[in-house]
Amino acid sequence: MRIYFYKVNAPYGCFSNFSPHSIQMPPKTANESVSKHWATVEHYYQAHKFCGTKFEYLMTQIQAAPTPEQAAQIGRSCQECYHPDWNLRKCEIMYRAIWQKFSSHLDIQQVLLATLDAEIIEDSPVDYFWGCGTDRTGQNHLGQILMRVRADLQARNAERTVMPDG
Ligand SMILES: Nc1c(N[C@@H]2O[C@H](COP(=O)(O)O)[C@@H](O)[C@H]2O)[nH]c(=O)[nH]c1=O
Repeated sequence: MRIYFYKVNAPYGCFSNFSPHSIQMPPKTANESVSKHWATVEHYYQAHKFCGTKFEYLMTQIQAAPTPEQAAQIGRSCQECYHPDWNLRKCEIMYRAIWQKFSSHLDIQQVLLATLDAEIIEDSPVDYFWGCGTDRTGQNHLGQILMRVRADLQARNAERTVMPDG
Protein backbone atom coordinates (compact mmCIF):
# COMPACT_ATOMS: atom_id res chain seq x y z
CA MET A 1 0.00 0.00 0.00
CA ARG A 2 1.16 3.54 -0.74
CA ILE A 3 0.22 6.65 1.21
CA TYR A 4 0.65 9.99 -0.53
CA PHE A 5 0.56 13.23 1.45
CA TYR A 6 1.47 16.85 0.86
CA LYS A 7 -0.87 19.59 2.02
CA VAL A 8 -1.56 20.02 5.75
CA ASN A 9 -5.34 20.07 5.30
CA ALA A 10 -5.47 16.94 3.14
CA PRO A 11 -5.34 13.29 4.32
CA TYR A 12 -2.18 12.53 6.32
CA GLY A 13 -1.48 16.27 6.50
CA CYS A 14 0.21 15.69 9.87
CA PHE A 15 3.12 14.12 7.94
CA SER A 16 3.85 17.49 6.33
CA ASN A 17 6.65 19.52 7.88
CA PHE A 18 4.27 22.48 7.71
CA SER A 19 1.80 20.86 10.15
CA PRO A 20 1.28 22.87 13.35
CA HIS A 21 3.18 20.54 15.69
CA SER A 22 5.86 22.32 17.65
CA ILE A 23 9.10 20.69 18.74
CA GLN A 24 11.38 21.30 21.68
CA MET A 25 14.91 20.45 20.59
CA PRO A 26 17.51 19.50 23.20
CA PRO A 27 20.78 21.48 23.30
CA LYS A 28 23.30 20.16 20.77
CA THR A 29 26.45 21.15 22.67
CA ALA A 30 27.50 21.64 26.27
CA ASN A 31 27.74 25.39 25.56
CA GLU A 32 24.12 25.57 24.48
CA SER A 33 22.37 25.42 27.83
CA VAL A 34 18.71 25.82 26.87
CA SER A 35 16.55 23.67 24.67
CA LYS A 36 14.86 25.52 21.85
CA HIS A 37 11.24 25.70 20.84
CA TRP A 38 10.35 25.60 17.15
CA ALA A 39 6.80 26.19 15.90
CA THR A 40 7.08 23.53 13.18
CA VAL A 41 9.64 21.09 11.77
CA GLU A 42 9.87 23.43 8.77
CA HIS A 43 11.07 26.29 11.01
CA TYR A 44 13.82 24.07 12.46
CA TYR A 45 14.87 22.66 9.09
CA GLN A 46 14.99 26.03 7.30
CA ALA A 47 16.92 27.71 10.16
CA HIS A 48 19.62 25.04 10.15
CA LYS A 49 20.67 25.94 6.63
CA PHE A 50 22.55 28.83 8.30
CA CYS A 51 23.82 27.08 11.45
CA GLY A 52 27.56 27.65 11.90
CA THR A 53 27.74 30.44 9.30
CA LYS A 54 28.02 34.21 9.65
CA PHE A 55 24.35 34.35 8.67
CA GLU A 56 23.15 32.76 11.91
CA TYR A 57 21.02 35.87 12.55
CA LEU A 58 18.68 34.41 9.94
CA MET A 59 18.08 31.45 12.29
CA THR A 60 16.53 33.82 14.83
CA GLN A 61 14.37 35.43 12.14
CA ILE A 62 13.21 32.04 10.92
CA GLN A 63 12.48 30.84 14.45
CA ALA A 64 10.26 33.90 14.97
CA ALA A 65 8.45 33.58 11.63
CA PRO A 66 4.66 33.47 12.21
CA THR A 67 4.04 30.67 9.69
CA PRO A 68 6.04 27.77 8.17
CA GLU A 69 5.52 29.37 4.75
CA GLN A 70 7.30 32.51 5.98
CA ALA A 71 10.03 30.40 7.60
CA ALA A 72 10.58 28.66 4.24
CA GLN A 73 10.57 31.97 2.40
CA ILE A 74 13.41 33.32 4.57
CA GLY A 75 15.23 29.99 4.44
CA ARG A 76 15.13 29.98 0.65
CA SER A 77 16.09 33.64 0.27
CA CYS A 78 19.89 33.28 0.20
CA GLN A 79 21.21 29.97 -1.13
CA GLU A 80 24.81 31.30 -1.20
CA CYS A 81 24.55 31.75 2.60
CA TYR A 82 23.87 28.08 3.38
CA HIS A 83 26.49 26.17 5.34
CA PRO A 84 28.86 24.57 2.81
CA ASP A 85 28.00 21.12 4.24
CA TRP A 86 24.26 21.71 4.13
CA ASN A 87 23.59 19.04 1.52
CA LEU A 88 25.52 16.50 3.57
CA ARG A 89 23.78 17.46 6.82
CA LYS A 90 20.21 18.08 5.82
CA CYS A 91 18.84 14.53 6.04
CA GLU A 92 20.11 13.99 9.60
CA ILE A 93 18.78 17.40 10.67
CA MET A 94 15.43 16.50 9.16
CA TYR A 95 15.46 13.09 10.88
CA ARG A 96 16.20 14.67 14.29
CA ALA A 97 13.30 17.11 13.97
CA ILE A 98 10.81 14.53 12.68
CA TRP A 99 11.79 12.05 15.39
CA GLN A 100 11.16 14.75 18.01
CA LYS A 101 7.80 15.64 16.41
CA PHE A 102 6.43 12.10 16.38
CA SER A 103 7.86 11.03 19.71
CA SER A 104 6.39 14.04 21.53
CA HIS A 105 2.93 14.30 19.87
CA LEU A 106 1.23 11.02 20.73
CA ASP A 107 -1.89 11.63 18.61
CA ILE A 108 0.07 11.85 15.35
CA GLN A 109 2.44 9.11 16.51
CA GLN A 110 -0.61 6.84 16.44
CA VAL A 111 -1.42 7.99 12.89
CA LEU A 112 2.14 7.17 11.78
CA LEU A 113 2.24 3.79 13.54
CA ALA A 114 -1.16 2.86 12.09
CA THR A 115 0.34 3.00 8.59
CA LEU A 116 2.17 -0.26 9.52
CA ASP A 117 4.46 -1.05 6.60
CA ALA A 118 2.84 1.16 3.96
CA GLU A 119 5.13 3.17 1.73
CA ILE A 120 4.86 6.86 2.65
CA ILE A 121 5.43 9.35 -0.13
CA GLU A 122 5.58 13.14 -0.12
CA ASP A 123 3.52 13.99 -3.18
CA SER A 124 5.26 17.26 -3.90
CA PRO A 125 4.59 18.53 -7.41
CA VAL A 126 7.94 20.32 -7.49
CA ASP A 127 10.42 18.64 -5.16
CA TYR A 128 12.36 15.65 -6.53
CA PHE A 129 14.63 15.39 -3.49
CA TRP A 130 12.26 15.45 -0.50
CA GLY A 131 9.24 14.35 -2.49
CA CYS A 132 8.34 12.34 -5.57
CA GLY A 133 7.97 15.29 -7.95
CA THR A 134 5.30 15.76 -10.54
CA ASP A 135 5.96 12.49 -12.40
CA ARG A 136 6.50 10.51 -9.16
CA THR A 137 10.08 9.51 -9.99
CA GLY A 138 11.65 11.67 -7.24
CA GLN A 139 13.84 10.38 -4.39
CA ASN A 140 11.21 10.89 -1.65
CA HIS A 141 13.71 11.47 1.17
CA LEU A 142 10.98 12.90 3.40
CA GLY A 143 8.90 9.75 3.03
CA GLN A 144 12.03 7.66 3.72
CA ILE A 145 12.68 9.59 6.93
CA LEU A 146 9.06 9.20 8.07
CA MET A 147 9.36 5.44 7.50
CA ARG A 148 12.67 5.39 9.41
CA VAL A 149 11.05 7.24 12.34
CA ARG A 150 8.11 4.80 12.19
CA ALA A 151 10.50 1.80 12.36
CA ASP A 152 12.43 3.40 15.24
CA LEU A 153 9.20 4.07 17.16
CA GLN A 154 8.03 0.50 16.55
CA ALA A 155 11.36 -0.83 17.88
CA ARG A 156 11.36 1.48 20.89
CA ASN A 157 7.76 0.65 21.77
CA ALA A 158 8.41 -3.10 21.42
CA GLU A 159 11.40 -2.78 23.78
CA ARG A 160 9.26 -0.96 26.34
CA THR A 161 6.64 -3.73 26.36
CA VAL A 162 9.15 -6.55 26.97
CA MET A 163 8.81 -7.68 30.58
CA PRO A 164 12.04 -8.33 32.48
CA ASP A 165 12.80 -12.04 33.17
CA GLY A 166 11.60 -13.53 36.43
N1 LIG B 1 5.15 20.75 2.06
C1 LIG B 1 5.55 21.88 1.42
C2 LIG B 1 6.89 22.01 0.96
N2 LIG B 1 7.77 20.98 1.09
C3 LIG B 1 8.80 21.04 2.09
O1 LIG B 1 9.80 22.01 1.79
C4 LIG B 1 11.00 21.64 2.47
C5 LIG B 1 12.17 21.66 1.50
O2 LIG B 1 12.50 23.00 1.32
P1 LIG B 1 13.82 23.47 0.55
O3 LIG B 1 14.97 22.66 1.07
O4 LIG B 1 13.92 24.92 0.89
O5 LIG B 1 13.55 23.22 -0.90
C6 LIG B 1 10.77 20.24 3.04
O6 LIG B 1 10.38 20.37 4.40
C7 LIG B 1 9.62 19.76 2.21
O7 LIG B 1 8.87 18.76 2.88
N3 LIG B 1 7.26 23.17 0.36
C8 LIG B 1 6.37 24.22 0.19
O8 LIG B 1 6.76 25.27 -0.33
N4 LIG B 1 5.09 24.09 0.60
C9 LIG B 1 4.63 22.98 1.20
O9 LIG B 1 3.45 22.91 1.60
